[in-house]
Amino acid sequence: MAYNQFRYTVQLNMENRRCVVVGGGSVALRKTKSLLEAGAAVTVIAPEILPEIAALQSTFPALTLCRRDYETGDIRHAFLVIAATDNRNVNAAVVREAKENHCLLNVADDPDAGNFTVAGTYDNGSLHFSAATGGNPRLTHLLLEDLRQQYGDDMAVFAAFLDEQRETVKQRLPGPRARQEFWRNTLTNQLLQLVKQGRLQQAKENILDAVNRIGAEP
Ligand SMILES: C[C@@]1(CC(=O)O)C2=NC(=C\c3[nH]c(c(CCC(=O)O)c3CC(=O)O)Cc3[nH]c(c(CC(=O)O)c3CCC(=O)O)/C=C3\N/C(=C\2)[C@@H](CCC(=O)O)[C@]3(C)CC(=O)O)/[C@H]1CCC(=O)O
Ligand SMILES: NC(=O)c1ccc[n+]([C@@H]2O[C@H](COP(=O)([O-])OP(=O)(O)OC[C@H]3O[C@@H](n4cnc5c(N)ncnc54)[C@H](O)[C@@H]3O)[C@@H](O)[C@H]2O)c1
Repeated sequence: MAYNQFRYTVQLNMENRRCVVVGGGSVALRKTKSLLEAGAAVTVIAPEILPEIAALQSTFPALTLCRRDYETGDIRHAFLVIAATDNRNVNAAVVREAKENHCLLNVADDPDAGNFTVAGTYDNGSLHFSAATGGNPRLTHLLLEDLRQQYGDDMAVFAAFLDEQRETVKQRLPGPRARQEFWRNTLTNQLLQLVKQGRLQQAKENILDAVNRIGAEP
């Protein structure tokens, strides 16, 4: 079931946000895990909860399990809600309550019924990639694998190194225009290609040379 509407991509800070997942099956497992990894406090409500979900409690104390049917009022104080039961009527009731409470809402069996869908992600520390295909999770998975191969640990190390250099450049070049020009001239596609070819050290040295030349006579 592909989704139709245009999507606006954001990166939510989920630290300690209250989330409710209604349903305890394989979809609930996937979403609960990624929400917990993002720092959210998650309550899962379902009569049958997969043991893999319960097992997450040992790593994530912010996970609460309610082994019962969904009841109206369950999502009153939720920031984000996932409707993931195998019962359309229950999912529809969750949609109603989530909309009344202006929650962020994802619906497993009907992407257009909620107000967001979940993009696939690949995270390697300093870099976070997202991919969405309009509802083809297998293709999303393959695209992310491809990105993982292209942009591995070296690119993450390079990104962290650039963060440090950006601070130095900020101090040495106070104007935003000058900084923009500096980075456009210095951080080029050619450098990106060097990192991809395994020549991280060379790429770092090129940046350092340029940073050290700031303010020096031409
Ligand atoms: C990215 C990812 C995020 C996440 O869920 O956390 C995600 N699905 C993932 C995994 C995954 N999904 C499915 C399987 C079971 C195996 C399989 O069936 O293939 C697996 C497990 C696996 O692949 O390993 C089945 C599936 N998913 C949807 C349907 C409904 C349908 O298509 O009708 C069906 C049944 C298809 C069918 O019955 O044929 C629908 C959606 N799934 C989305 C996201 C949204 C679209 C995102 C986009 O635009 O690309 C959307 C629309 C709604 C949403 O959930 O927001 C996540 C990680 C991907 C990764 O990194 O590997
Ligand atoms: N498996 C997938 O990857 C996938 C992907 C997209 C959509 N879907 C659809 O999403 C839905 C959920 O899929 P699933 O594979 O996680 O299902 P599942 O059968 O593994 O789990 C369904 C869960 O819903 C719970 N549930 C049933 N009635 C409930 C109620 N009244 N209150 C609270 N919880 C209740 C059950 O206890 C169970 O935990 C299905 O409609 C499915 O067709 C599945």
